[in-house]
Amino acid sequence: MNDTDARIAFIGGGNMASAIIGGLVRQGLPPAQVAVVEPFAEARTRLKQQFGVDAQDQAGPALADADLVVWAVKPQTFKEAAAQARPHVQQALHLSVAAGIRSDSIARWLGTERIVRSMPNTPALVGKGMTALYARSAATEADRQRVEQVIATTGESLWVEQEKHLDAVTALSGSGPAYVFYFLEAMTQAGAEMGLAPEQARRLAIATFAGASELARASPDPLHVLRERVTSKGGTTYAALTSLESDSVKAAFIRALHAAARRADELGDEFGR
Ligand SMILES: NC(=O)C1=CN([C@@H]2O[C@H](COP(=O)(O)OP(=O)(O)OC[C@H]3O[C@@H](n4cnc5c(N)ncnc54)[C@H](OP(=O)(O)O)[C@@H]3O)[C@@H](O)[C@H]2O)C=CC1
Ligand SMILES: O=C(O)[C@@H]1CCC=N1
Repeated sequence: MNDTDARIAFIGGGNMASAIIGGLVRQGLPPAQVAVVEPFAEARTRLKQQFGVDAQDQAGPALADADLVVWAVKPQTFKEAAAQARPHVQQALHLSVAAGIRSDSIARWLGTERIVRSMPNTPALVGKGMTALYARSAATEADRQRVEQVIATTGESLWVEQEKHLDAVTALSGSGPAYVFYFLEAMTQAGAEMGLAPEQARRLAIATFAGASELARASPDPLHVLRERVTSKGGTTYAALTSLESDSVKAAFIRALHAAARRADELGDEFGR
């Protein structure tokens, strides 16, 4: 990504901003073309050390020539951050990564309609992110392409046509890496309890998740068919899946995702006013 005149500003320089900045810089965007507003001094130092990017402690004129502003603050602080930055970002296209905060709120806070909302996830840090995008109707085709170009540096993306679907995406792929780590923790712990060295158990668990995910991606078959191919009659997998079913794990897991989506909706109500 060598766009000579493309300048991007990030409001918030934490985990998600770092993942996107990392992708952009790795793909060749000069760090001098990235501006960051980040009040936390340690985070500013990290951005400089990791990516060579200069961050300011507050919004100011340095943001004025950004054509794209990425909002990577917590939902709870978005409104306050928007009030601080608004005078300096009037000409830009805006991309939010905040969970729950609706584009109606962002449009009201910033006084512009050129807004794309997104829900990325932390595998973006290693170029394996999955991001869902939603464009407000005033965003042009060129705006959509600009956002796609930036997000492509972090992994894959898809567009959703209804904004409310971003809450489902948040529950599924936004929070999703945490569920995977949770299962990896359980598998690693079980392996260690059965006598494997913790490092061996960790490696086996991670390789299994990565391998099964790649197999699912490559295969045209439904997921349940892939599962059935592992499940020999009267065998070990059957014993494990029967135990999971008797503990209602799948139903509990589905309930958990509904809870996450409800929380995204609540965040929009609570912090979008
Ligand atoms: N982490 C994840 O997996 C994902 C997060 N998201 C969304 O990304 C957003 C950011 O999350 P994440 O990166 O994890 O959070 P972080 O806390 O890591 O980053 C947010 C940063 O914004 C800073 N900040 C606070 N107030 C302001 C302000 N007024 N102006 C500029 N910066 C400010 C915070 O500083 P300080 O700490 O000093 O307050 C903090 O460093 C959230 O809205 C979240 O919903 C979306 C998808 C996945
Ligand atoms: O937990 C959260 O609220 C954020 C949004 C998706 C992942 N992390």
